Amino acid sequence: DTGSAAATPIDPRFDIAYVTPVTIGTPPQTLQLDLDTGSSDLWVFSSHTPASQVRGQQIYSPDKSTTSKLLDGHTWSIRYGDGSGSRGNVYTDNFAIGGIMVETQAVETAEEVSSSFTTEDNIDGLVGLGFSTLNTVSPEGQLTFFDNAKPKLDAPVFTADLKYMKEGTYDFGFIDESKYTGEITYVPVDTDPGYWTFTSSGYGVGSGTFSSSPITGIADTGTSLVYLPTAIVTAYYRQVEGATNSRSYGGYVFPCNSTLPPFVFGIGEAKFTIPPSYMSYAAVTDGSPTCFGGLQSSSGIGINIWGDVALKAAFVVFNGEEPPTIGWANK
Ligand SMILES: O=C(NC1CCCCC1)N[C@H]1[C@H](O)[C@@H](N2CCCCC2)[C@@H]2OC[C@H]1O2
Repeated sequence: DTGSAAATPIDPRFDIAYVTPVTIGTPPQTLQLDLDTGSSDLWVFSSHTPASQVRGQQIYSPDKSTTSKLLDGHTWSIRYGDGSGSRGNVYTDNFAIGGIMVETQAVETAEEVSSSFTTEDNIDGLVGLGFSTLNTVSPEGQLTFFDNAKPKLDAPVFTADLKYMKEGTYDFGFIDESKYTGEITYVPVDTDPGYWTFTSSGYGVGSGTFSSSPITGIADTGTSLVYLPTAIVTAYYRQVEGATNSRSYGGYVFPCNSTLPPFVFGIGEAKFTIPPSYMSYAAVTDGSPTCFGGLQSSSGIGINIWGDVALKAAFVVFNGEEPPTIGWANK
């Protein structure tokens, strides 16, 4: 099998996250989910989510599906790096993305979600596409959609073609040569503890020299920004007039009319350029002349994160063969 599905930005002003239509159950219930390579739980707003925590999201009602089965005695609870989280119980049901159907997918129904999920009415839940070792279901961990779908796919891969303030695509089971230029550079993935962890070959700021130094981090479609070591981040913002590391805004900000250099990162011998427009992520509040940077420091996180600001500068292949690798191509 092969399949494709849209990745649509949830906000017209800046790329906070992307959602993809999925179907669950019989008859199919359609929800818009955030495909997240930085986690491995597939969870949804549901008929079990308190009405006070639902604000316009589509919900999955297992009782309206003739193919749903309660996974008796199983629960889940997850906390994300931004402090958001959710928890609940578990069903299995038919689940499809882009025509790729998995009959007994573990679908984790939310009995509680944190406020940032309630307020984000365009996200009906998440599809974790990290490695199944990260799945939080207890007492038995469940497989991700990708792990369940892999045997049916023409090739054990999925690709991300995320775009700046535009609809992109997730493809499953094939690599669409029309989506990229040049060659795909593959690098090894360390699956411990369960992220798509790889090592970049270095970075450059604008037309400055390229610094060849290994930067190990995770490819995370569920994170909006890029989080790298402080030395790299300060080298970047040194080139931005009026940039400052703001405690009140929680990161590097600068006047929106400042000229920003592009940010270059290496994958093997290949180079990828994040354009200035992606590096100016958003005004700190609507209409403010102060803008928040798409590159921030990872010093408070403990790992480096190549989020959407970097991913949308490339065509990315998540290769689930043994051993897994990750491929990057320009587009
Ligand atoms: O927490 C992270 N990343 C961290 C960011 C800070 C530095 C460490 C990594 N990603 C989450 C993201 O924020 C969530 N968010 C919900 C509200 C709408 C936008 C998306 C969504 O849920 C899980 C994942 O995606």
